Amino acid sequence: MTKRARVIYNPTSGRGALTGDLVEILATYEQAGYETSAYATVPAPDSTEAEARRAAKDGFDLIVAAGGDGTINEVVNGIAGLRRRPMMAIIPAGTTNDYARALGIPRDDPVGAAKVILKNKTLKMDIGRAGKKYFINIAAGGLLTELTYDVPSQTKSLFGYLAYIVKGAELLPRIKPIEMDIKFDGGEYRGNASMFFLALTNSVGGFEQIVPDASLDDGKFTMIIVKTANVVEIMQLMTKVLNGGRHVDDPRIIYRKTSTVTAKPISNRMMINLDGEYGGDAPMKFENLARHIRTVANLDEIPSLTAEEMSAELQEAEEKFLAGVEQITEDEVKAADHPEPTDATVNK
Ligand SMILES: Nc1ncnc2c1ncn2[C@@H]1O[C@H](COP(=O)(O)OP(=O)(O)OP(=O)(O)O)[C@@H](O)[C@H]1O
Repeated sequence: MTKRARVIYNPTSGRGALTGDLVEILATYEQAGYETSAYATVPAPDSTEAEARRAAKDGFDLIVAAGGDGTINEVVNGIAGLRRRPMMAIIPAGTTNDYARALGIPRDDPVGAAKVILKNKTLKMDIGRAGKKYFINIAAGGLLTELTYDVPSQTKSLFGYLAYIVKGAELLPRIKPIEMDIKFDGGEYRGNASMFFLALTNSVGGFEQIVPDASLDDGKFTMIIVKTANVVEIMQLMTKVLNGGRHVDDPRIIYRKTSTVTAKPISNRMMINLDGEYGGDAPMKFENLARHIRTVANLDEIPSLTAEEMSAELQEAEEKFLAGVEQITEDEVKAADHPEPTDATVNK
């Protein structure tokens, strides 16, 4: 029987970049042996997720998530809970495209990204589960992450968070730590922390040194708990990160590989951020679903940096970071001062 592919694309991602390439994208999957059809996403909440689930249940062999990281996250949420999960491919068209970057997929060439299917290489990717939701790149909690819900999407990446904190720190001197209890494989941290995050890929906010040794299919999260809430210290940690990931040994953070995590606030409320969006309140349990979804990957291009590339990467990251700080306006910082999440922000 002929294999079938469903291209689920967001016609608004990347200023509509995908629509013009659609004919060529469909032809590429036909060339790879798939009878191919397309579905344009709509803004209704959960509709992308519903279409991915429907297509999977209908027996489609391949689901192509074409859009920003938000669209990819929604497609994963549609299929991750099913027993029979189709293969997935990614065509990036967003602003950060962290996931595509981690998979070595071209980020500024939708047709080139589709053509990766012709190489016939796949990777079984780890997926994170947080309560009833799934995430593909990062889960985070703590006051620093809460600052981001009302800010523009380019500041939602981890890089954005950090730029935001620094900018925010000029205006909001009171970034308070939360007392939290974090249980992980073989250990527990109970105490004050400004933020924790669990990374599945090594591409967080377009910067690969934050979690230098994350692997896509080892069944483990890279967990970082930032204990300090002191902005000067966070800046120092940032500098260490920018100098090649030496923060791993810093006493102000805990850095572990773990397959499960339970995060609980002791006193305050703790909102959880999943792939850059509000994902519910802690207490929350996080599980790494090892090698859960077979994904088309550009295995030859999966980033593994030489010293020279790393140095260029660091420079680019630093520029991006500084530009991020400059772009954020005072109003944005004020608007995001401890926001209450609403349906509008949740589904943004
Ligand atoms: N047809 C549509 N018109 C308007 N918005 C849409 C449409 N389809 C999906 N959306 C919305 O687009 C958002 C997902 O955007 P996505 O992540 O794909 O792209 P992006 O925002 O350009 O990328 P990035 O998150 O990297 O900036 C969802 O909030 C979804 O509701």
